[in-house]
Amino acid sequence: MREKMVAGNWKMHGSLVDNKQLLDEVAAGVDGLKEARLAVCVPYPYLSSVQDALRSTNIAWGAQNVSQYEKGAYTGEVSTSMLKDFECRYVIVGHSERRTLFGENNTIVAEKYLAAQRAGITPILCVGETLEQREAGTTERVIEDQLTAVIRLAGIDSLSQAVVAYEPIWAIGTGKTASPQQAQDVHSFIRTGIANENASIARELAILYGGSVKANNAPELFAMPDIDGGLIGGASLIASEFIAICRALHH
Ligand SMILES: O=C[C@H](O)COP(=O)(O)O
Repeated sequence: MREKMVAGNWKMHGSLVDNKQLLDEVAAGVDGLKEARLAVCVPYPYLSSVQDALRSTNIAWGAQNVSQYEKGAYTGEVSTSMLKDFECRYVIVGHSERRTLFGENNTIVAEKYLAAQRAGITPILCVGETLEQREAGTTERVIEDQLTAVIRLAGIDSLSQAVVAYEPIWAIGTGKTASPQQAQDVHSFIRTGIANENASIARELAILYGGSVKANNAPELFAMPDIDGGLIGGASLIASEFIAICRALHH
């Protein structure tokens, strides 16, 4: 049975003091929720302290990006083996902010995805369209291209060790959530496309929705048949919101 999941993406937020308070509250609030995967993806400098804070909880941790290179003269980059040193279970790859602000194209994202998997870290692969692409009717093609780049490089079987997150760019940080049906339509498109190549992998794959998920809209989004949880930005920084979103998986 495919496992549901809620992952927080802190983006470039946090401080040692704030993180500790947030994680103490969240860990207490989700204690005992065992049926789903819970995680937070944090800025690199906080990995060590987050590891200490979460080690004996039911919340896993990870990073928001990783280098496609193993080691060498790559100033400013962080490798998969460095993430392994801090026991990261997950890494986000291909977030739209990385794609648009930092020039990561489908090829680079696919390389990062493969590098993560080779290191035994589960990639959370983000896909999604811009508003212009949606209005031009190219949503499905954009997402297909994003997925195909990964499948070509890493193989369809790689998706058994991955999580996909559908994040319509127009819904990220805007307060404008995709309607449950809009999100479900894309999730179903993704699952069906993968099922055409491998039905059992498609059945088991967790596909998360991301884009202005809050405590008040999470239950109806998570109730859709192909939405297996969420990748949460802003609301993952507010303990009560994030706890409620995690709990919404269980209804
Ligand atoms: O990775 C998370 C997404 O970008 C969603 O962010 P948001 O919940 O702040 O809209």
